[in-house]
Amino acid sequence: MNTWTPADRLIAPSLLAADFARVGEETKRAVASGADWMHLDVMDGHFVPNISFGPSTIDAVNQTDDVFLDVHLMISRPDVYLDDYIKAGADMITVHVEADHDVNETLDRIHAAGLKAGVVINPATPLSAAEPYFDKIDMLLVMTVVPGFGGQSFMPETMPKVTEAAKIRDQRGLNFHIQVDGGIDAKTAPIAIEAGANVLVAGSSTFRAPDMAAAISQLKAI
Ligand SMILES: O=C(CO)[C@@H](O)[C@H](O)COP(=O)(O)O
Repeated sequence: MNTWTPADRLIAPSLLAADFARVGEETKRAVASGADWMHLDVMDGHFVPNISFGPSTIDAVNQTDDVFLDVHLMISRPDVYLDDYIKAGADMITVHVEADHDVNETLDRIHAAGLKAGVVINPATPLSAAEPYFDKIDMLLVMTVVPGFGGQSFMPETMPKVTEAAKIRDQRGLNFHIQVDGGIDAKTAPIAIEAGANVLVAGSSTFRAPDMAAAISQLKAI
């Protein structure tokens, strides 16, 4: 992250679309295919209506490769479980502004542990809910689907938030990445990039592509 800037296009395959019986091999396959980061979706069955995996899976991914681990906490109490994800080897942790915690305090704790920190907004959440944190975040994640499941359709109506966030960031001389997540593929990525996103989370379109390396290089080349 220290060397990456918002001018860099970064592809973060979402482990959610991988074969969970082969997490290590799937991580290696993504890295060998050109993944810049691994995106790890933690779901608690409460904040979102699905359960994915927790710190032990992230630890397993961390033991497999030194790829940058981008951990997206879709959990109701990120403050309660934060230390477990820090210990598991996360390099960045993103937390929802809609979750039940003091967002400023959580971001400060992530930074104090030496990690990068970001905030996430759901499709129905206005950008104004994330704006108070712009001075301290390393990344803003604008969800392009309602979180909970992979394989959903991209919501283009979320794009004005990306455009506005990029405008505010540039006007204020800030330096955070803008990530999009959900339904990102070769058709929708150009829309998100045009709006101002530079980090693309892609699950189905990478892990389930016939040729993962070709799918990732296509997303990078847009
Ligand atoms: O966080 C989520 C879903 O809640 C995403 O990270 C999905 O895992 C992306 O999957 P695709 O839409 O790319 O299949």
